Amino acid sequence: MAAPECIPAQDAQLQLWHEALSPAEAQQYFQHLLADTPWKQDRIRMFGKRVAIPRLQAWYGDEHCSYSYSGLQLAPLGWSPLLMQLKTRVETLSQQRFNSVLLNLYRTGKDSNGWHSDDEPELGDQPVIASLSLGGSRRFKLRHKFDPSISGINIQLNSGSLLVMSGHSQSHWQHCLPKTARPTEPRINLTFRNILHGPH
Ligand SMILES: O=C(O)CCC(=O)C(=O)O
Ligand SMILES: [Fe+2]
Repeated sequence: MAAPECIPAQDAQLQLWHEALSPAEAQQYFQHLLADTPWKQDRIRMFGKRVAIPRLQAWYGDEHCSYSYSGLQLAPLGWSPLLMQLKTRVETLSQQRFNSVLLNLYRTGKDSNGWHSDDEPELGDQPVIASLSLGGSRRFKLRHKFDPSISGINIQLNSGSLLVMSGHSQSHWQHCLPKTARPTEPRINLTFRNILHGPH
């Protein structure tokens, strides 16, 4: 099993497996997930208005894992055998356990994910987020929240790659997936998360 590339980032730990899945495996998983997922375009509250987010999503997890996200309360769908396979692969590589996963579908280069941190209280203090990419390749960006002298980071996330963000990567950094004007294949991203229970 290949070791990950460690991407240097102050206050954050970023590990990148370039081929967590082979290109052929990644393509197969992509096709199945694209066809079999009940994709929804959620709406969030922004500046008092309800706006549709620029991508489709689905939330899966253990029964008790409901998840709040920008004012949305999402009840989880139950794990499919295919998602369990992916979860096991990601857990083996990262040596971490996860109980939920958020799927994002970026249909074209116009779909995107704005600057944010995955720092909801139910994820705990220093959450580990494991991000698996399938389909079209897209650029992922990170920026430090407090120190403008620290350079931003750009990572090209190819099909089959796995990026694990840990340490202070959510408390000290934000990330986004910008729109692109280049011709772009549809992309599915899965962020595996561990929701904690009880008082946070
Ligand atoms: O699509 C990506 O690579 C990022 C997804 C993400 O940041 C999220 O779902 O929180
Ligand atoms: Fe995120």
